[in-house]
Amino acid sequence: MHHKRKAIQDLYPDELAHCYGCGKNNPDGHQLKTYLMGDETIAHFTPDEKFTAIPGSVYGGLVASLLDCHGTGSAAAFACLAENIDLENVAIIPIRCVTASLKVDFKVPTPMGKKLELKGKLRSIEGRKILVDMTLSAEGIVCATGEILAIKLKD
Ligand SMILES: CCCCCCCCCC(=O)SCCNC(=O)CCNC(=O)[C@H](O)C(C)(C)COP(=O)(O)OP(=O)(O)OC[C@H]1O[C@@H](n2cnc3c(N)ncnc32)[C@H](O)[C@@H]1OP(=O)(O)O
Repeated sequence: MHHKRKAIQDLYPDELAHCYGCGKNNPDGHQLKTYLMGDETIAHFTPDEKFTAIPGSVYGGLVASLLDCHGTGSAAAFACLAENIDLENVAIIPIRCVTASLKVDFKVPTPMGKKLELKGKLRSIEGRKILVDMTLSAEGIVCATGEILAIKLKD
């Protein structure tokens, strides 16, 4: 495949891998997978027809869900990068984040049946607060942008 490294979500410990959006241990969930590529993150997802809003376009709640999980995964990855934790050499990611706030701007309808690409870029890390800017595009067209405030969990 295009990534030799593991997805961020596949580095969550088994007991925290049931998230509906991205847990590898949730067979009914979306199992979104976020990869760190240099200083940005990337994920791909092709929605099933059942996630239709207006026919031909994807339900906004799914768009938000994908941005949510890509955002928390990205935040954890960026926090590791900032702390010089090499994700290629860990079995379990030592930093985990949950969403405190998520803003989604829907720019154009997200087309059904296309492979969607999510990208994330770190804006800032301040204490336990990590801000990540995201885009969700189809065939190179940005359909939605997202901004997440993720909070590092305490042990
Ligand atoms: C765990 C492994 C991965 C699991 C799967 C991935 C998750 C997938 C994405 C999700 O759907 S997560 C589920 C949805 N999110 C939640 O249910 C979180 C619910 N909220 C909480 O549990 C707490 O509010 C939270 C842990 C986020 C923060 O509580 P804390 O008591 O740890 O921290 P605190 O309230 O002191 O907030 C820390 C900082 O964040 C700031 N903050 C918190 N919520 C905010 C908010 N909504 N807007 C702006 N700032 C906020 C807060 O002001 C503070 O800033 P300062 O440090 O500068 O004082």
